[in-house]
Amino acid sequence: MTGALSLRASHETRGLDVALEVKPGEHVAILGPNGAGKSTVLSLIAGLLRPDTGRAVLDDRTLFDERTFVPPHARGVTLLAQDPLLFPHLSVLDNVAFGPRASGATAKQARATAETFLDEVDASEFVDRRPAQLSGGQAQRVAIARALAARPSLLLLDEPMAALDVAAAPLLRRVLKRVLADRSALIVTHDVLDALLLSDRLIVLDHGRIVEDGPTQDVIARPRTPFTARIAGLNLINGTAASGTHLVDAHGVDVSGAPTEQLATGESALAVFSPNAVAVYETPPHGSPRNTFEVTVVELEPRDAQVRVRAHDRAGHTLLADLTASSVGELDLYPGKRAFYSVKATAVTIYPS
Ligand SMILES: Nc1ncnc2c1ncn2[C@@H]1O[C@H](COP(=O)(O)OP(=O)(O)OP(=O)(O)O)[C@@H](O)[C@H]1O
Repeated sequence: MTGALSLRASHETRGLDVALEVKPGEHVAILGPNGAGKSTVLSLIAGLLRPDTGRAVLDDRTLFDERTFVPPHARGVTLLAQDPLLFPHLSVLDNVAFGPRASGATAKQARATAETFLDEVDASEFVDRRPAQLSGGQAQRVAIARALAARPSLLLLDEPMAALDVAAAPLLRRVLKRVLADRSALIVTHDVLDALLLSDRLIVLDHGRIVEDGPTQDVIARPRTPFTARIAGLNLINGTAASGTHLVDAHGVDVSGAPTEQLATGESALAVFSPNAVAVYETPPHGSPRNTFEVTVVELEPRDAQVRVRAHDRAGHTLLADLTASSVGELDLYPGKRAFYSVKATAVTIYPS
């Protein structure tokens, strides 16, 4: 299988300095806050931007180094942007056939290729339509077919779901999952769900640097940065291991939990727990071996059948608790109210940072 990428690149004005690998057939998601450099990474690989230094190799072909700069069309890489960017005056079929035709296929071959890939994205029924006659989700599927028709070794997806309404996203996600099988892809997304569903590995970028890189589920379950914890919807406290099962943060908050491995006293460590595991009280709870955090409620956010209560503890950590609406009513919670978050040690995972 093809699609092995090795990238090392820096771009000073964009504040980027990264090194990453994609294995053949692997799907790597890139998450990160706005301005972290996610699109810049894709632009460097696609050849839309020149790095200051670095080297990229795709399947033994150098895309760039200090002497080489392969132009975008010759890289074997296709970038699928948020906006499908279809030619408005061409039919769906001709939009997809355009690439193969431009790279030398006969009109008949190019159309046959287009039909194959439109079928692959469940878009055969609208081959004769113009882009203006398509919904956002349909247009994006056509754009995927067009990207695949170029037979890239590596697909670059820049927030493929971002421009779609909520109802259209699940179908596109299913199509993407299917077409990405056996193809290498780098997927920039804001959505942790997309990362979980579409990627094997997750890279988190922050300020132009890679701050997390690992199997997607591990990175989500054991975040190392507040950003990852937030997008994963988990509570994260960093500090140092105080004993086998305790962590103390910089403000002296003591958290007891279940360590994933043996921790030496003084070693940097992280404690993570789910908002579901948090019980909320108006007065300090007594009598059980629980972690208690005195907090001030900052925000109440309705989410499906629950309410997510966002609060700050005295050390400034943002801590989340998921409660039923009736509990929120009974506790009379509102922004500014003082409350106590309580979480059992068994619900807290402690691991080295
Ligand atoms: N065309 C440009 N010219 C100059 N600087 C740019 C340009 N595009 C982005 N930048 C800067 O480069 C840095 C990285 O931006 P980039 O768009 O790659 O981030 P991103 O992670 O994709 O962000 P977002 O999630 O907002 O799309 C930012 O500091 C940004 O301001």
